[in-house]
Amino acid sequence: MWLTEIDAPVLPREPSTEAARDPSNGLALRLRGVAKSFGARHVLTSLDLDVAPGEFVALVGRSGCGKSTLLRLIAGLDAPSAGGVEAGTDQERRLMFQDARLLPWKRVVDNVALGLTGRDARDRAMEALAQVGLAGRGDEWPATLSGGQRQRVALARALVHRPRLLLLDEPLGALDALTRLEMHRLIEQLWRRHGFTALLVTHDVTEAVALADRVLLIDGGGIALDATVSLPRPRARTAPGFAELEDRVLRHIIGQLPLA
Ligand SMILES: Nc1ncnc2c1ncn2[C@@H]1O[C@H](COP(=O)(O)OP(=O)(O)OP(=O)(O)O)[C@@H](O)[C@H]1O
Repeated sequence: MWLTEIDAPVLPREPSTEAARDPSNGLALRLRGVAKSFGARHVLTSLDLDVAPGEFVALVGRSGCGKSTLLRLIAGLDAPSAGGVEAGTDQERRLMFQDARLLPWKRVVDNVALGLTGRDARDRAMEALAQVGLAGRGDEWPATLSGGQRQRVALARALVHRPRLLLLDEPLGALDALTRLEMHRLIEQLWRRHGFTALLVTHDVTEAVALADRVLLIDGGGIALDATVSLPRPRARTAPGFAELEDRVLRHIIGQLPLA
C-alpha cells in the first residue's frame, strides 16, 4: 500500500458535536481481513481499515473494483465471506445513494420523517429540511423537486436520525457540475456541524480530494493507496497541493489500467 501526505495548514474543525466526542475514544469503523467473493469472483481479498470518529474518507477506484461492495458490507446490507466488520449499529448508520429513492406518494416532509417516532417527528423533519436549504418545501411532492433538491431531501432523511456514520454511494453522480459543487459545500458544512464520520464512494477524484481527509484507492481486492489530505477547508481547487494530490491519485488509477 502507498501512503502519501500533502502538507498544508489545517483549519481547526468547528466545536465537535456528540458524534465526534466519542466517549470511548474508539474507532468509528474497523475492518480486519475483510474478503468478499461472488462465486469464483474474488472482489475483496483481505482488507484492513481503521477510521476515526469524525473522519471523512473517500473511496475511489476503477469501475468494478469493489467500492459499492465494500460500502454494502459496512452498511450491513451484505455479509463478508471472511473477516470482521465493526461499524456500529444499524441505527447509527445511514446510507445515501445516487438516486434519492423518495416515495413519490408521500410529501417531502413525510419522506424525511419516515421511521421517526414521537410527536415532534414532523418538526424534526422540517428542521432537517431547513438544514439542507429546503425550508418551506416540506409540503411539496417529490416530483416537483429538481434532482439536486431530491438529493438534499435524501440527505435530510439521513441526518434527521443523527447518524454517527454516513455512507454515501456516489450520491452526486447524476448531478450537473454546478449542483455538485453546491452539494460539496453543503455536505462539508453538515459534516463539520454534526461531526459524523463520512464514507464517500466516488468516481470523481477531484470530489474526493475536495471533501475527504483520506482518499483510499481500492484495487486488487484491497486498499492500494491511502492518501491523507491535509489541505485547509473549504478547499479551493486552485490551492497549493490540490492538483498535486489529485494528479497522484489519478496516476495510480491510470497506472493500473491495461495499455490499449
Ligand atoms: N450481488 C452480486 N453478485 C455477483 N457479482 C457481484 C454482485 N455485486 C457485485 N458484484 C461484482 O463485484 C464486482 C465489484 O462490484 P462493485 O459494484 O462493488 O464495484 P464498484 O467499484 O462499486 O463499481 P462502479 O464504480 O462501476 O460502481 C463487480 O465485478 C461486480 O460484477
